[in-house]
Amino acid sequence: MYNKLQYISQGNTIEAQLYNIHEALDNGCDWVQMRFKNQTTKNAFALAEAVKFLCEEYLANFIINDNVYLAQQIAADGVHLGLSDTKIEEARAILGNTKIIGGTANTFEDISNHIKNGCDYIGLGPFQFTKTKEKLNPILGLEGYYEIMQKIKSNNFEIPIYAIGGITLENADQLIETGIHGIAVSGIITKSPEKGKLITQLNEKLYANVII
Ligand SMILES: Cc1ncc(COP(=O)(O)OP(=O)(O)O)c(N)n1
Ligand SMILES: Cc1ncsc1CCOP(=O)(O)O
Ligand SMILES: [Mg+2]
Repeated sequence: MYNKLQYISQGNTIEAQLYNIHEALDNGCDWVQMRFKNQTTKNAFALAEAVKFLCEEYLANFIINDNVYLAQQIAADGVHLGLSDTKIEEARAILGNTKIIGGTANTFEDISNHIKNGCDYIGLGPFQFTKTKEKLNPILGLEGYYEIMQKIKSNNFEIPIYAIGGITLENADQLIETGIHGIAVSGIITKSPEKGKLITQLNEKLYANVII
């Protein structure tokens, strides 16, 4: 089972990214997506290498946003690809069957296509407005999640769905009730002054109904 809480990194410099990722790991995150936009190949590689080392130390999963070749080059655990990024089939051909490939979805049709193309998990959103990402897809809101989760159930689709976009400790419960597998968050963890407490509370909510 994939971990239920994915931290998406923030920071405009290698140092800021490393600080934020280290803090997230130190406070209990066990899945990191390195999201470092508009960078030189050299910078992205340098950060990825350092994050891989950190994630190994903390026994955390490490995936890379957008860049399949970087994920391959540093042997990351996988990649997250959006609707305008490298196609899932192409990424699978490059990375092979053992790596995690996540895909963004905004509609049920996106999810259906991703499943056909061999995606491992879905980042479904955005739930609500967020400053973390520019050019957001249409906002789904709680109703959008219920509608899409219902279609997933009636089609017997089995793929972990992660809610994303503007998720907080306060709205996480409502989202979990829609039947999602987990959440992918950036801002709340990056900005929290009490990261350990927040991550514990998020995990308590996410794993409340899991029987070990
Ligand atoms: C878990 C997860 N879900 C969705 C996204 C968004 O990916 P994308 O649409 O490619 O946007 P960018 O993150 O690349 O700006 C994600 N990163 N992670
Ligand atoms: C990468 C991404 N894709 C859709 S919303 C989003 C940003 C999520 O960040 P936050 O948790 O700060 O809203
Ligand atoms: Mg992308």
